[in-house]
Amino acid sequence: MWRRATSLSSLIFSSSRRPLRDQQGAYSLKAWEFFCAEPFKGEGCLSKEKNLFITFVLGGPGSGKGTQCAKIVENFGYTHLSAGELLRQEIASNSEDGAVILDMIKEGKIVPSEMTVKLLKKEMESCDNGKFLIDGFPRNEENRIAFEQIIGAEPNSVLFFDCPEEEMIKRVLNRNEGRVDDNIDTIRKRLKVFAASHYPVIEYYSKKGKLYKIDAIGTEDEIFERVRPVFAACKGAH
Ligand SMILES: Nc1ncnc2c1ncn2[C@@H]1O[C@H](COP(=O)(O)OP(=O)(O)OP(=O)(O)O)[C@@H](O)[C@H]1O
Ligand SMILES: O=c1ccn([C@@H]2O[C@H](COP(=O)(O)O)[C@@H](O)[C@H]2O)c(=O)[nH]1
Ligand SMILES: [Mg+2]
Repeated sequence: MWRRATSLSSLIFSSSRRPLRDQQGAYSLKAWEFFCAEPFKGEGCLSKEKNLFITFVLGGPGSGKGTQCAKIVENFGYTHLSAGELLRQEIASNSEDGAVILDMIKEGKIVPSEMTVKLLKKEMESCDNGKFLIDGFPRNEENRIAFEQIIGAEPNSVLFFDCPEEEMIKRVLNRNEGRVDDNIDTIRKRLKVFAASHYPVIEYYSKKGKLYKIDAIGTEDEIFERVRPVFAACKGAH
């Protein structure tokens, strides 16, 4: 099941921003329960130590994940963790892992899950905020399972930025941030890896009713207006 972000605008809030039961009550309550679901709390896991509220932000290279995450942070007080950015910082630290990661990023390959999850966990543990936007992760089923096992939590919601390949290529080639993987050869490899690995993850969260598919064509502001209802629905819930 694909959730359409705009359908959340039908939620009705009281002054405390809790949805009211009305003729749309069944739908409203379902959305509310989904947003406010207690995180899984296993023994010794991060979610036992703090109340986590996690959104995975997915989409192909250049689909606009980072751009929209910045707007979500500004408007809804999340902490943005870009998995790719954490990997690039690890490369810059000249660690042993960094050398392996650089080789993989140049080839557009997916870095072993334990390396990425280790970096995410470290950031999540050191952050007072429990509300995280995890950008560009999980990229495949192995990533997803590793996160759930190591962090001991599932995302509360998943955004998927749906963008045609030609638009993603155009955006990445115009990005001009000096990334080693922003060249046409690596972009083609990244797109192939994305096409081959993302679907099972999307499908998994879709079946759980956690997926919000966002049309990623339009101006940055137009796209944010499609994203906003997903977060506005649970503002004040935590
Ligand atoms: N709606 C938009 N229209 C045109 N350009 C955009 C739009 N959104 C973002 N961009 C630009 O496209 C480029 C890629 O955007 P962004 O870095 O947010 O994508 P991303 O999904 O994080 O990519 P990656 O997975 O490669 O990190 C950036 O230069 C950004 O400024
Ligand atoms: O979870 C992840 C995230 C990223 N990678 C690698 O990094 C590059 C760049 O990622 P962006 O999300 O575009 O910043 C990506 O192509 C992968 O090589 C990863 O392996 N795992
Ligand atoms: Mg990005």
